[in-house]
Amino acid sequence: MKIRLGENCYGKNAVQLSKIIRRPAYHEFRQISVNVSLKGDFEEAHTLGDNAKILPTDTQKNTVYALARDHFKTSIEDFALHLVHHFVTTQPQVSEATVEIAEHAYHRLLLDGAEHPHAYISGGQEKHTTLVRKDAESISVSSGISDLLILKTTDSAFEKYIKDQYTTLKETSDRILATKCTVSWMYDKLPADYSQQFDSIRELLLRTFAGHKSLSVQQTLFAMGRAVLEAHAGVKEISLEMPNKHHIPFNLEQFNIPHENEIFIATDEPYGLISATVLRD
Ligand SMILES: O=c1[nH]c(=O)c2[nH]c(=O)[nH]c2[nH]1
Repeated sequence: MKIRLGENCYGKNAVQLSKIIRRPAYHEFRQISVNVSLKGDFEEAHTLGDNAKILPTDTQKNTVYALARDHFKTSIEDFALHLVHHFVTTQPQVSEATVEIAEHAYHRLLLDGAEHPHAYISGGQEKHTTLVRKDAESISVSSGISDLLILKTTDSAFEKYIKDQYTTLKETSDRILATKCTVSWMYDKLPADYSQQFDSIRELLLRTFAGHKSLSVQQTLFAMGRAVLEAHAGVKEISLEMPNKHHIPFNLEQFNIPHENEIFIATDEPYGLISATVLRD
């Protein structure tokens, strides 16, 4: 029997890096988590235990910190581009490098109507993400958002679905729509300013979510994806994952308390998980 090595890759995950950029008037604080993954000629490392072509994952981690001083100054996309270029060009055995970065949102504290020069508040769980992949011929960049917790208190319905012998769900023309969105979009044409693209796409996603008269999470997801593709010619496709964070009306009638769709139980699990990719035809 012939046994062979299939697809393989290796790298360092969850490299936690914080940076202070000391500007004359204020400090900029950035906090990121970086994953590095390399593909290439690692056959003998697996089959013979020969590490001659192995750049240790510890060195990969150190490289992230070392290059951050001069090359993490603007967007996470620009830093990831620099890192993949470094690994592919300095390591001949590496045929493809992938760098994923997630940036935690921190905002300068707003005190007495002004931003504090060096005190910050967390923007919650939301993260700006990127995945950059490079091989000898090509480079691909996708950007996104994870853990974007959004909710609306009306303009969301769910009606006229299949009913069979197991259906108990009541139709509703007015429910809470809450989700913790994960979004990623792939650039066709690499933009000059990734941060500006990110801010503009994030705003459009939120604006569409807020303004949409939703007949289902599926329909709202598609509307959000379509809005981004219509407004951003440089985006090739966009994928969204929208868990339905159910808020179930609490039955106050059992206590003879009059109510008008005001009191709910937020349930974490089980939850509906709606996901799709929206792309140009
Ligand atoms: O927007 C929704 N889509 C569904 O597919 C679904 N299924 C369900 O039970 N509630 C909902 N809501």
